[in-house]
Amino acid sequence: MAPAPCLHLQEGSRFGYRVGLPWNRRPHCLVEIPDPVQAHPGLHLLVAPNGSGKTTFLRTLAGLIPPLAGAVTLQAQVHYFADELRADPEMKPLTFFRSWFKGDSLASVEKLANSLRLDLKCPIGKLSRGNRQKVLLIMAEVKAAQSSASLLLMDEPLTGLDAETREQVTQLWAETRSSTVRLVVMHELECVRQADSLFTIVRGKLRHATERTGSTWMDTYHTLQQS
Ligand SMILES: Nc1ncnc2c1ncn2[C@@H]1O[C@H](COP(=O)(O)OP(=O)(O)OP(=O)(O)O)[C@@H](O)[C@H]1O
Repeated sequence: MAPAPCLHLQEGSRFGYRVGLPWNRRPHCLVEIPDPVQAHPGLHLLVAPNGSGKTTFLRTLAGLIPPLAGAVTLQAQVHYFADELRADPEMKPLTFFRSWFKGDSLASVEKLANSLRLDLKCPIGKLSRGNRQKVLLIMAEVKAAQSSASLLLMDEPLTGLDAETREQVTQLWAETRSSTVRLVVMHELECVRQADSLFTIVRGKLRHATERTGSTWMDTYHTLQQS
């Protein structure tokens, strides 16, 4: 059996970007890791103010940007989902999914699309923002289910979704908590009832709470931000 997926961040790691001309690149740190971090299968939320470095953090975990210092160790198959679907606007979601999946996986796509009320035959360019987001969400779920050790990195996946769909999606995440490490950037915590931890960025440092400090994760977020 494959080992359970896990994300490990080394203490002292620094995430950000480099500025300047190629022969004089200077690091600009956005997120520093003051304590070692481990994330195991479950739903992990990343909530922090605009511009604090969430996307940069996620892209570094995905291997798209090198860390400025330290290391990211992933014992998992990593899938990164940006905040917007980038695909040919003429293409239908069904064609898009057929290029990725077949057999049982394609059947799962159709089942999920049906339950989320996504028209698989409407060209992507004609779908509303929320419906385009459903394409990404379905992609993420079916990809994660294909491996027993998946790490899903999702950047604001609930943006544009109506209240009912948000409920459905967060319920689905709760049901798959035991098999997938899911790190989700979001701003609206009201729809999340069950989560395993919350990450935030306070004055350029990553903070991680594995227990709620109040009755909701929003309370925990405010506590961390004020610490
Ligand atoms: N390669 C780069 N060169 C210059 N600036 C950058 C680069 N990458 C990120 N930044 C800046 O770093 C800051 C943090 O960006 P990032 O997108 O990671 O924040 P965020 O927390 O995801 O923001 P939001 O909540 O608004 O999506 C922004 O001001 C952004 O413009």
